[in-house]
Amino acid sequence: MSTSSDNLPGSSASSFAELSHHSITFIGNDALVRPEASSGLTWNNIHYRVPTKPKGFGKRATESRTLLNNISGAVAPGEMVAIMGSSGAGKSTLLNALAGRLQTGTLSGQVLYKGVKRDPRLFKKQVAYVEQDDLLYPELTVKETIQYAATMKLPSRDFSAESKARRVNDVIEWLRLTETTDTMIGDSMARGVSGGERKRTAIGVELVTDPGFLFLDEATSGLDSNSALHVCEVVKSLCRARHIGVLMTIHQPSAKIFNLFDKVILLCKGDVVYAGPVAESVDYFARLGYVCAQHENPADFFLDLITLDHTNSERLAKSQARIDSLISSFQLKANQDSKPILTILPNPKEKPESTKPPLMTVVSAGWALPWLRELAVLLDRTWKAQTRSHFRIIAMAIRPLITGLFMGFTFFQLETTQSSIQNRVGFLFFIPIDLAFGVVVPMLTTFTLQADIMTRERSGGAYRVSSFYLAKFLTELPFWLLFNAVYLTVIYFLAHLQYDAIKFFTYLGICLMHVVVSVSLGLAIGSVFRNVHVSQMLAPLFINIFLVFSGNLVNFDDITPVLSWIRYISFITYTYQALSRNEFTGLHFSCDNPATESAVGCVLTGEDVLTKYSLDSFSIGTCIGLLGALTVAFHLITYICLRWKAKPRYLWI
Ligand SMILES: Nc1ncnc2c1ncn2[C@@H]1O[C@H](COP(=O)(O)OP(=O)(O)OP(=O)(O)O)[C@@H](O)[C@H]1O
Repeated sequence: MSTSSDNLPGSSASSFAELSHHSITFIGNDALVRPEASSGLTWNNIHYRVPTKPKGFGKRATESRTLLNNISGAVAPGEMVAIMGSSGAGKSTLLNALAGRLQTGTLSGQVLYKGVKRDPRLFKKQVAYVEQDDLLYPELTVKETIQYAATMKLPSRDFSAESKARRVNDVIEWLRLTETTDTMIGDSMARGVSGGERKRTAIGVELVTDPGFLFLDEATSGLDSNSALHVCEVVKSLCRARHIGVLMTIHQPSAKIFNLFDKVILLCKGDVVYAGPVAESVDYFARLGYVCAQHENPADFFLDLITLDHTNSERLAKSQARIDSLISSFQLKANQDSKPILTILPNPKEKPESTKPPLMTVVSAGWALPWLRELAVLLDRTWKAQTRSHFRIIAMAIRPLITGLFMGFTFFQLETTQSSIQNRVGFLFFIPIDLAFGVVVPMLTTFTLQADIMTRERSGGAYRVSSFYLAKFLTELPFWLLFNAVYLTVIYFLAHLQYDAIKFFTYLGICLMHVVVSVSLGLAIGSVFRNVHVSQMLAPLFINIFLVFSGNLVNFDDITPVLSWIRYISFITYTYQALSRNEFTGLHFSCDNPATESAVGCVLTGEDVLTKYSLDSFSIGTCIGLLGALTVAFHLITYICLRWKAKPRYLWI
């Protein structure tokens, strides 16, 4: 149940003051440990195995590799816990196992949130997961990015527009982003916010729902030491002030960052080497005979201890023996401790967190907005992103301009002689090919990024696939239609196709329908492959196949039946035939030498041209109908793939 608390003092300036206060109450030792591990996240005997790669082609995997070996622990609200270990230790695997984001392999054990088994649909709304790659719209500002997240994630039935706006301001203040609210996120083309600000914005997107728990995967990777420290300090402040449990994987933190954590889980090849308070970690290892020098960064010291030394076989064996003994020592300690590994008694001096004013949080598993409202918000966001992408718009405009001039002057003022027939056919064949390549390939760049953002947003239950998809389609279309309509008009008159209003508008209609199919094909290819490089490499292959089966390069009757069906899904065929029908019907051609007018081989009418080139199988109406049917088919493929890939089956315990 939600509680209405729009004006609670935990919001806006007061919450910032609280945060500032907390940000200076940094790590003491056990002073920061919360008693309520059971109200946070607890896990017992997490065991995860994946099948190993089969030896030999076509053989099934019969062996498996253990990536997590019976790991137990807990993170209480208001605690910040680090998962550390060398590369491949299993940090991300453990984080994903606890966040419910593993897809393959066998996972066993128990994970409880607030003391009970998690409901997958509710859990993803109760917690936040910040991925390593900050997938954000580069064209939006920091404030807009967080604003859209709030609009889409906070249910309109519980949150008024004002309370959503207040929440956005709160989050911006929590994350100390007030100075950069109106700065674009940016990308490699257009410089935007700094790496640290970008990461904090990515965290802000997840924090708008005021989640009870925060998972962070490599939150500091790629950041310089100052930005990394700032990000961790901000997260620490939030963790305290909002009483959020934080579990974070981290690579080689500086000593300052390391000391921000309440507890640390040190992993080596899926085994725990140490899990407990940061403040006790140095003493723990010292008791085992591994003394960290006073000025050495304990994080570096521990990582050296738990990393295999591959310099030579002797050192490898020695380091392996050391790690094995550290794992055994910790298991012994864990077995001796009757309490759960990470749960530590409360410090009575600590002010109880329950006095913190709660914000209204999202607790229902349903959609936050009705479908139409969701579509309107996504249309607005995608439209902003499209129209602000200046380089892209310029490129979208330049391509048809250059091709138009090139085409127009190559096929300049076509005549009605015999030799012009070939030129006219070539011209009409080139149009659908050029439109297909010109639309499908470039649109994959933005689509694959936006589809990845959709997957991230949907993993938090933000919106439906259908509204994302429709918004993308409807915002892509106007650009392609507009620029290509200009180009198609210019080449029509430069090439001197039939000067007849009906013929011109029919030509334009057919071509624009072809643009619609091409956009739909681009979406389908992008959603099947989802990777920008793979889809941009394969898109020309598909278009080329459609091109070969379009009827101009190979005689349909000679195609093997195994492949001949492809011609029915070749949209180039239908556009080419419809354009040819439209243009050639009613045209008369002269023989180059009037004396040979009756000679064999001299084609006198456009209808004869259609017959000669086998372009008379379908009427214009049929071609347009078939283009419409292919559009629907491509949309279906897109929708199914997006839905299927955006809703992966996660392992759940
Ligand atoms: N689905 C999988 N199938 C096979 N092996 C996997 C799978 N997922 C992870 N691994 C392997 O498990 C080990 C741990 O991976 P994980 O990503 O958790 O490491 P990590 O500690 O986060 O490393 P890094 O810091 O380099 O990201 C690695 O050796 C990785 O190759």
